Amino acid sequence: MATLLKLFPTCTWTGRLAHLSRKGWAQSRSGRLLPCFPASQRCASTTSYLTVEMDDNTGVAVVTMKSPPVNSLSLDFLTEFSISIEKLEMDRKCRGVILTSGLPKVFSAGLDIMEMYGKGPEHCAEFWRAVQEMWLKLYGSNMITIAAVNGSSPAGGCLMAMACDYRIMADNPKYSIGLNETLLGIVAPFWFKDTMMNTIGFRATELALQLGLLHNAPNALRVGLVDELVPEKEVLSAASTAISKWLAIPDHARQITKSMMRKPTIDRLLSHRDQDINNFVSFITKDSIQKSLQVYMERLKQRKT
Ligand SMILES: CCCCC/C=C\C/C=C\CCC/C=C/C(=O)SCCNC(=O)CCNC(=O)[C@H](O)C(C)(C)COP(=O)(O)OP(=O)(O)OC[C@H]1O[C@@H](n2cnc3c(N)ncnc32)[C@H](O)[C@@H]1OP(=O)(O)O
Repeated sequence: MATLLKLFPTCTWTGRLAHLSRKGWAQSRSGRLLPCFPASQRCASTTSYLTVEMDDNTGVAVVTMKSPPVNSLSLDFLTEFSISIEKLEMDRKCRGVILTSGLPKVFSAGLDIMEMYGKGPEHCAEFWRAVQEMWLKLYGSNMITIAAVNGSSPAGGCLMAMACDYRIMADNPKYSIGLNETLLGIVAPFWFKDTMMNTIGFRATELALQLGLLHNAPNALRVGLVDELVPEKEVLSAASTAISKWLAIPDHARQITKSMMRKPTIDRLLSHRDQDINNFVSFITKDSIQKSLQVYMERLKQRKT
């Protein structure tokens, strides 16, 4: 019991912990010992920015992002996110993840601009490694990943959604999704571009990236950036329905196929990872780029007044 609490310090189990015995342990794919519960039990764990609710009956975990006001991807958020995905990956009961937002109107506002503004090279490098790690974990996941996009999802938020296997978006024309980096005076890195090209094709990506297009929900469906639009209240239930179709496919066949499709893109970043960090740091710390970020943040804040 003590070991269990060490492994999952913030975990609230709805099952009866006292009944765990040595035979209640199972070995994960990586050989780690993990607790194994009877089929009817659910587990919810909450960290600073995420809630992870695992349903042992279905093997599906719902990961809900909750970092007010807009789920921007700070260094701390990204670190927590990658650890949570890694934990689920190692839990052999977990076959699928639904990623959603617990905030109104926003799935994720993308990278936290304040992590890139006025920061020194060391911080920028650490931040960028965390961004890479989030993408590597999600894009390379063996699990089925469904994005339940229940709000706007610009830039890094769009990357997160594109890294999933399937995207369901709330049918609200006020919500938008896309890689809008050029509007901030910055450039989407090659692996953001590759992820989008793998999702919507070369020409649509070329247009979207140069113009920094943020597609509203109907346009996002039209270009294939999302796979389904559903009424806002039904985003999560539609994601559950969609994932059951994916769960019916034998895991090994689906996983090998997924890897075949995604490995070349992942390997490209892995083999240039340090160079990509250096590029980011020298680009983002330029005075002209810092000025662009400042102007963009000021405009964001002015929209309110
Ligand atoms: C050869 C050279 C190649 C070099 C290439 C190498 C490297 C590449 C270099 C750089 C790559 C960087 C890639 C960057 C990716 C990103 O993700 S950048 C982030 C882009 N995000 C956005 O543009 C979204 C901006 N936000 C919004 O549009 C809206 O906030 C919204 C998400 C639609 C939500 O709108 P609303 O509900 O109305 O909320 P508010 O606008 O009022 O926002 C509330 C507060 O949150 C602050 N905020 C919003 N977004 C961010 C953010 N991304 N980061 C930090 N803070 C954010 C906003 O300012 C408000 O703050 P206050 O309440 O006013 O304090």
